[in-house]
Amino acid sequence: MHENDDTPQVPVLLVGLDQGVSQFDYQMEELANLAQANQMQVVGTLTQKLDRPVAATYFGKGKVDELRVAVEANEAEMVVVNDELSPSQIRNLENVTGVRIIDRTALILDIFASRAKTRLAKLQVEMAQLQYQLPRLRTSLNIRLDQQTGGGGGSFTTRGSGETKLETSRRLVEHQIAGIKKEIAEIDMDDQNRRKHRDELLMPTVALVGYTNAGKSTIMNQLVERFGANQSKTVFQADMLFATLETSVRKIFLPENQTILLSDTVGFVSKLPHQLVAAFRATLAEAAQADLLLQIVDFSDPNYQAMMDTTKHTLAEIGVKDIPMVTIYNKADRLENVQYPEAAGDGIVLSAQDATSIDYLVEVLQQKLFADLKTYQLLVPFDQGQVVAKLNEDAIVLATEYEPDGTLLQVRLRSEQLPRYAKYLFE
Ligand SMILES: Nc1nc2c(ncn2[C@@H]2O[C@H](COP(=O)(O)OP(=O)(O)OP(=O)(O)O)[C@@H](O)[C@H]2O)c(=O)[nH]1
Ligand SMILES: [Mg+2]
Repeated sequence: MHENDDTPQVPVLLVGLDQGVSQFDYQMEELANLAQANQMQVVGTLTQKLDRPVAATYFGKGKVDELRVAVEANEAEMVVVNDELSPSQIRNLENVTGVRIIDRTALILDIFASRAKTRLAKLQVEMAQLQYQLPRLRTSLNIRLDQQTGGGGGSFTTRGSGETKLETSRRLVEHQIAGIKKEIAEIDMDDQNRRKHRDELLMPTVALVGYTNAGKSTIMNQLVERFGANQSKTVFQADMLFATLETSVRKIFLPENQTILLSDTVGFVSKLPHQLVAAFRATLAEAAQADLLLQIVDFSDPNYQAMMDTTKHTLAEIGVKDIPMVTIYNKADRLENVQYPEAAGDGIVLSAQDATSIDYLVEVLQQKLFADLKTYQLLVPFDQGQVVAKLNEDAIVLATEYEPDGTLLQVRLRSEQLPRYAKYLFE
């Protein structure tokens, strides 16, 4: 994946510790993609097999020496490590190599920060960044202290005032975090109210989930353009990691007058930093409210299986469970000798760029969401016009007649909608 090819790129070295996890190679490949997404040029990759990290420098002594030599030989300006390191590990590695050390968490936070466009996404990223900085405040302060005292231990007084400064900046950051939390909670309240209103409409909701860059927003846009309540309300789609950092919900009218709400949200990556998961919890949890999940998979990526595992783990982490899921094996147009659209086990092989595929997807949605539809006759008194209006929005109205006692409607309802309208049933 190459983006913003004209912006200057920082030469970086990647380093990873192979602790015997099965997906290590894939994680290193993913790290290279993340680095590229953050305007870095990967000039080399080093790995080490070890059961456990070394406390002081994360990597073993031999590897750290090798890293120092490789930084010089490749003129790397930064080193990116495949895990979240402790502040002292970062400091020690910086001292040996003489360049900045960035861990995987900081890298992902940087990408999120450059992508955030909405007020909410910006606040969420800022909160995650502050949470990441909080336990690391000591480091930068210590460096400053060391410089002030010429690298020596420093006098008791200097250390004392340093402690005070540290306390002050820590309190400052905590204060900032509290302020941002409050602002996020206010926006979240609005979202909850909106969601409550949606629930009242009883329309089935479908959430697009999956690995970043799989094609979630593209599928959303195809459905919006063909079946949307407002065809111009498309979302941002692009060939980049984390193009989407917010949740968008759109009303879709399927053929036969069935209405659904479709939501598109943030994509996943393996080892999504816990600070980000916490900050984006409300945004990510949109999927937890859905009646059906569409897991979008980039079927043309050789690592698609590992990406599906990542999605599974992330969904569990944000508390999404027991929601029926259909897997969409997308981007089939990029593969040779693959038929599409076609059913495949629990899902569909298709291409978001192909109209026939979208028709097929719509049929599957109709089947999954409206299979339990039954036809009823309802008689709604004339003084309850709002019920007729709601039915027109929320159900499939086959016929409307005006009788002396009220409006007689023939409607198709899902079983869960019946209780609300039971009192109007007309035998
Ligand atoms: N060839 C091909 N490209 C596709 C298909 N679906 C999506 N793409 C491309 O894949 C890239 C990513 O698509 P998006 O829809 O932005 O992906 P996303 O899943 O929303 O990604 P994030 O928002 O980053 O999580 C875009 O350049 C799309 O044009 C497809 O079926 N075939
Ligand atoms: Mg997207």
